[in-house]
Amino acid sequence: MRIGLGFDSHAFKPGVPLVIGGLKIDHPEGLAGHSDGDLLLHAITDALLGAVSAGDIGTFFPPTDPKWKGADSTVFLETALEEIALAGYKIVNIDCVLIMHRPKIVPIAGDMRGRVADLLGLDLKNVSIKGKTPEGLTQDGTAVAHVVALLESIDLPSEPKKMEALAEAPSEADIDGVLSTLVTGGRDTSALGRKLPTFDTDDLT
Ligand SMILES: C[C@@](CO)(OP(=O)(O)O)[C@H](O)COP(=O)(O)OP(=O)(O)OC[C@H]1O[C@@H](n2ccc(N)nc2=O)[C@H](O)[C@@H]1O
Repeated sequence: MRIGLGFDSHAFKPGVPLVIGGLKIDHPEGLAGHSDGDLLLHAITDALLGAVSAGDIGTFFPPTDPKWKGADSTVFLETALEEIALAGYKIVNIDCVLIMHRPKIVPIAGDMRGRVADLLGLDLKNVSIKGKTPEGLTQDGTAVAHVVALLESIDLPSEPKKMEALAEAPSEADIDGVLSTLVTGGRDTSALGRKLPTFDTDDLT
């Protein structure tokens, strides 16, 4: 198991669309940023990268790089999903807190959870999004997000089961079929951004 922590903040700005958790929200102001300003996806991205010690969103997508000007933040999330899959992990659950006066989160939390769950390939029950009023904090005009993500190892099929299939099917055509299944039909991590074969054919003698 691994745990990751993500944080982000952006200032509200009139005249730009508000996007939080990949969801467009009807609101008089959006969030200023080099990208689309989606602080929730940024904090989730950082929580995932942090969980596998892969750096942070700024090292992958520097705010000084014009390439990411106005970028859709789902791109950043996809990279983080690839990084955790490459490290051999998948998400168990995430818990998020959004701290801002407006908009209120409860009325839109259902849609937001659904969108984030889709982006992460998770069941809705494994995505929690809560709103918090910044009482006593002097952060009027700023939105803040905190996220924790729990990861677990991706289970690999056991070796004996794979070899049984070969022992029962000695013809060349059957062996080709088994190899094709093992290489192209490996464990499905597509929801995590990448599909990995179960073993390398170079290992065969
Ligand atoms: C998503 C993007 C897209 O370009 O921009 P925004 O839309 O938020 O503006 C960026 O990835 C958003 O990167 P983010 O990581 O939040 O930006 P910053 O906080 O300014 O950090 C930029 C880089 O500087 C490093 N950094 C930051 C502060 C600090 N005291 N020391 C550091 O070493 C961070 O580790 C990061 O690698």
